[in-house]
Amino acid sequence: MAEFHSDKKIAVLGAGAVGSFYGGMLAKSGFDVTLIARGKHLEALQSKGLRIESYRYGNLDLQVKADSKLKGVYDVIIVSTKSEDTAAACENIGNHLSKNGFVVSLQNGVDNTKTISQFLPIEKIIPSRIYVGLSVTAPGVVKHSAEGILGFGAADKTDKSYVDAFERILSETELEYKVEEDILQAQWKKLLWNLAFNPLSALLESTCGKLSHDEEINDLMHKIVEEGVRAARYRGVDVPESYAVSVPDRIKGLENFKTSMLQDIEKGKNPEIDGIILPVITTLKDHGQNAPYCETIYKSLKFKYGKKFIYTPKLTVDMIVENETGEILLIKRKNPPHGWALPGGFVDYGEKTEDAAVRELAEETGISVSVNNINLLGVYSDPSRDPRGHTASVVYYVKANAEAEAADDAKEASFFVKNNIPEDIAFDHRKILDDYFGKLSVRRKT
Ligand SMILES: NC(=O)C1=CN([C@@H]2O[C@H](COP(=O)(O)OP(=O)(O)OC[C@H]3O[C@@H](n4cnc5c(N)ncnc54)[C@H](OP(=O)(O)O)[C@@H]3O)[C@@H](O)[C@H]2O)C=CC1
Ligand SMILES: CC(C)(CO)C(=O)C(=O)O
Repeated sequence: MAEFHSDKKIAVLGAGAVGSFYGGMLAKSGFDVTLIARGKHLEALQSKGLRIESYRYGNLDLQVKADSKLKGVYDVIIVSTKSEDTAAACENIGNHLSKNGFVVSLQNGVDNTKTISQFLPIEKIIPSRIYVGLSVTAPGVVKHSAEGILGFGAADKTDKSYVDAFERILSETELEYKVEEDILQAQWKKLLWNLAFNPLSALLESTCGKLSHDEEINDLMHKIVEEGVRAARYRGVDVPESYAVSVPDRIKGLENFKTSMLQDIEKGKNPEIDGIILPVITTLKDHGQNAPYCETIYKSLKFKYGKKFIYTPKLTVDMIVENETGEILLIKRKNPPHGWALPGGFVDYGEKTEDAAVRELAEETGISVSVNNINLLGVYSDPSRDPRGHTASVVYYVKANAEAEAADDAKEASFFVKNNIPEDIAFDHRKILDDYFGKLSVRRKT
């Protein structure tokens, strides 16, 4: 037992407030933890380490590993992004799990397990519900202001082996936890909290205390929760009436506390509005019903916060490589959507698109080109071009004669003659290639 933790490698994908806290507490107990973060928080973690200022555990200064992406293989990957970032963050997750590895979603919302299961068998994903109070108060610093027991359970009730493994890990830490018999019900119960308080607090720019003292607002919260309970029922989850009616009272006492949604809006960050309200609106709509309270608040938030609330497309790059005989380099994708594609991928935060294109080409095919030799073909931003969500790709082209060797997200890499490009091409890459060949023929004629 004593040596159990030393051989467990854990990564926390999306280490902000929640991920840094839980990752930090696991590292404090001796686990080999890497926090995957970005921006100034990542820089601070790498240069100064992680500081947890906890009302319960005191001030902890922890030297942690931190990186900008998953590298190598882990036994456990904890996902702690906001729900809207789950799909983009997790697309490679399957390549970074050991054979018996599993994923824990430490997130609010009720649909993250489904999102992650696009990339991984569902039995390898442990859903959770958390009531803790955490925020990143400065880069590298997390404030822990309220405890709650971390609840988790098996999405597929017939296989509890991964839940047992996670419980064993937590038993070696100071964290409080509970294995939930019915994790879906527990998640919906938490969603009802978030649904009652977060959107109204964001719309009305009010603290929890101010909301809880107003009778009209309390009445509104009951109506919002009622819509949530109806939606849960359509998803096969029964929330007891006694619990549902008690929800609006549950913020009493959190006087000056600002919900995470309000905090995000004040920081100019995209709040987790879709992840919290849409499951209710869309579930009821799918069953021919309306959710008038949730819809009104959703549309009002959209109107009020305008651009801040509109999630921007994810930025990607692609590279066309043509060799001296006029053949085009394609890679066979390891991850969905499967098929052949141009080498490319997501632009990292703080990276220029041209550097990202050169980096992705080298990572997936081993071919190195100079950024000075690449040319811009165009930007491809059709919202339906990528089945994973809206991406906008900046596409470059370059001449190169090197041998290609598949790596990273590519399982094969080959050059193809123009008339023999494979049929199963992912995304809009067929169109991109047609545009490229069209451009070449214009250039050759002139
Ligand atoms: N904070 C709390 O007390 C509680 C939070 N929760 C839930 O936990 C989840 C996480 O919340 P919280 O920690 O507060 O949110 P944060 O915004 O603090 O943390 C999420 C982090 O993920 C980062 N991120 C997103 N995508 C990527 C990526 N592809 N690679 C690397 N990093 C990425 C974000 O970076 P960036 O900032 O640059 O976007 C951010 O730092 C949410 O679902 C939330 O509702 C639940 C209960 C309590
Ligand atoms: C305020 C509270 C406790 C309930 O919605 C919360 O979980 C949040 O801020 O996200």
